[in-house]
Order: sequence, then C-alpha cells, then structure tokens
Amino acid sequence: MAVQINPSILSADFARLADEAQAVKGADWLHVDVMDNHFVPNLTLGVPVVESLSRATDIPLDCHLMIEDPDRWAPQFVEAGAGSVTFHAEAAAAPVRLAREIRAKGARASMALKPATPIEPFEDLLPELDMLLIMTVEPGFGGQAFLDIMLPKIRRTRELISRHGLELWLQVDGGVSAETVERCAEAGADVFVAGSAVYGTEDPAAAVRSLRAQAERATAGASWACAH
Ligand SMILES: O=C(CO)[C@@H](O)[C@H](O)COP(=O)(O)O
Ligand SMILES: [Fe+2]
Repeated sequence: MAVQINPSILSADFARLADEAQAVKGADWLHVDVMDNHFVPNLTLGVPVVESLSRATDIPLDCHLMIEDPDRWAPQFVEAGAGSVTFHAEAAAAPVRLAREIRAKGARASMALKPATPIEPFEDLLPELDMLLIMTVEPGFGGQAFLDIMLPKIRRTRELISRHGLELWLQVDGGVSAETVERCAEAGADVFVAGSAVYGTEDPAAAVRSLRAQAERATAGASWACAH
C-alpha cells in the first residue's frame, strides 16, 4: 500500500476550516480530531462541523473519535460524511458490532489504541477493521513529543498484519514530523497523521509533500515492506 499523509486540522485555524483544507491539496485524508472532554481532557468539534467540512472539501475525512460512547456516536459521523471513522478500543462497548455498523453504513472502520493499550488482545478483531491507529502520544492535544517507546508496538502490529495476510492500514498519530516519520515508516506504519508538522509551517502543502517523500524513502528500505 502506498504511503498516506493525513494532516490533522487540530492544528489548523478552526474559523477557516474550508481554506485550511484547501491549503493541504495533495493530502490523502483530512484527519479530524473529535474530543468530548470526558475520554480526553479537551473539547473540539462534533457532527455538525464534520457535516459542513465534508461539503466544503473533496479530501475525504478521517474522523478520530476521542469520545466516550462511540457505539452511539460513530454511525452519526458516517452519516455526516466521514469516509473513515476511528473509535478507541478503550471506549467502545462492542467494537466488533461497531466496526460492522460503520462498514455497513459505507465508511472505513478503524480502531485506536492509547499508548498503554497493547495490541495483542485485539489480534482476532483485526479482520473486522480497515485501519488500526497506534497513538504515539497520549491523546488529547496536538504538538506533543513523539513517544519512541511506541515503536515496538508498531513493529509487532505490522508483524500481525503480515502473518494474517490482512489489507489493514496502520496509522500513527501524535508527534509525527520530519524528525520521526522515518522511524514510524521503518517500524511498519503506512498512514501518517501530522498536525503541527503540517499546519505549523509556512507552506502546509509543501510539508505534506516532504513528509510523503521521507516516508516513501524509509518504507522502500524497510524490511517489512521488502518482504512483500
Ligand atoms: O489525536 C491527536 C491528539 O490527540 C492528533 O491527531 C494530533 O492532532 C496530532 O497533532 P501533532 O502531534 O501532529 O501536532
Ligand atoms: Fe488524531
């Protein structure tokens, strides 16, 4: 699978979201962080904003739900126009039923793991998912430092995906930048969320191109990719 770069609008200007989406032309998905001040100690946006944003841009929306009760809310984000919906394993009451419901409504189903949540208990669920998100910071805020200690989990997850012959995308989110993207790609990630490393620069579209080039180079030399 080709490398994908998903800018996070958490680091964009919320009063100009349509323009900010325009500013990252060439991005694969627009990453939309939904926070409820319960699952994480921060509050961002909800279904109506996703609905408006999906009408305002051709870039598909990758909604990352950092909320309690995703079983109730995730389907509404699909109806609002999200092309991919990520719920947290720690918050979902019935992750298999929820993933099936998201897929049945026509979106890609994805599950996220906080840094302290291991992948191993979820091995049997992987065929139910289109993407797995490994958080590389504690969720809640943009601009945090990348957690290097997550690299072994990325490697183990890539091994599981290969062993089961799955088409699952492996996303990393948090502190992904020019300094860290190559380590993530070498470990096995193929979808890269970047907030401050894209919107914190003078030229967000150029930042997307440059992260993509770095990730592609690192993937080309990675043992997990060479084995395919
Ligand atoms: O989900 C989150 C934070 O909880 C992320 O999507 C951040 O928005 C990424 O921002 P950077 O770490 O790239 O600045
Ligand atoms: Fe996110």
